[in-house]
Amino acid sequence: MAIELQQVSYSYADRSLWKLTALRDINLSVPLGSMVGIAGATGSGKSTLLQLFNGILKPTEGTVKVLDVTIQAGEKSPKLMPLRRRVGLVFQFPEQQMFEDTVEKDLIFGPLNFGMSLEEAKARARQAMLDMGLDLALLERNPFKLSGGQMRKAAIASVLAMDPEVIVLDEPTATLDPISRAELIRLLERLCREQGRTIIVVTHRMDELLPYADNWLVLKEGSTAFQGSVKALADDPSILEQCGLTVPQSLRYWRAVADRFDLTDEAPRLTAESLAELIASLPSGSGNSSEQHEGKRDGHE
Ligand SMILES: Nc1ncnc2c1ncn2[C@@H]1O[C@H](COP(=O)(O)OP(=O)(O)OP(=O)(O)O)[C@@H](O)[C@H]1O
Repeated sequence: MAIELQQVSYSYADRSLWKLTALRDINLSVPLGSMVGIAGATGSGKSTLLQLFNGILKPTEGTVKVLDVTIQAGEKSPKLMPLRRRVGLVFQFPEQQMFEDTVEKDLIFGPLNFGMSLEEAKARARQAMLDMGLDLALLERNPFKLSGGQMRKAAIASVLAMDPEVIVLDEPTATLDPISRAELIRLLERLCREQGRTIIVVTHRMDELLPYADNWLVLKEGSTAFQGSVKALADDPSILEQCGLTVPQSLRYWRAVADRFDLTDEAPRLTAESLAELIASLPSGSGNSSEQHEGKRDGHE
């Protein structure tokens, strides 16, 4: 497993007796090399959870196991610095993690900090740029003079340059236009499927990640409201409404078609294209008769 949480709770506290429990009794297993989406209404605990994944926050109760490092509430923590290299965290606002006057300096900062030679660090920086589909000429540019999409990709590249096994991203597509959003999600999918990295994405836009995520965690007021596969979510999307979220269009369409034609198979890749193909393959008519059901199977398989 890349990440395992057992009975994890987290409370924010200040010097007074004031305490706010942001996460309560979370159990979570994220397999190595998988892509996981985390959703939940505002204030449900998503960002708090992400910070537990690389030891920025430590659980107030329970156990967080990340790769081979165990962080237990109330116990002295193991050395967490190496974990910060292995689990890369991409913040919601890329400007929070770019601070040098050239993109290259930003990208080599982490690798140099973790003891790599300048030559190695520069090679890592170039590879990370290429992995994020960025032109190498941008290495010389000031990160704050890049476009929003380029800056966000550069921020991800700065994490990627450390060659992390797990990448955790807080709303990576916020503020991007629809084409850049789709492109970025596909780049993340490549990091997962082609490079075997574990990718965890917090998103308010479930629609764009649904075709790619293996599993979902949905939080409600700091507790787990749903955890499981897209198929399980597609079987009962109403749970999202109960959490104050909008059911993504693609799930609505899939549910409508599945109910009408008694489809019990795995939902197809939930993109507009695959849903359109599926609908085109179904027999015309009102559906739900055994004849039409047979017809669908012949056409679809
Ligand atoms: N540093 C902090 N100190 C005290 N309380 C905090 C702190 N950060 C978050 N909280 C509280 O913890 C709860 C969960 O916040 P969190 O930021 O994890 O939610 P979120 O799901 O990421 O929200 P959003 O979608 O708005 O980013 C909220 O009630 C929030 O007010």
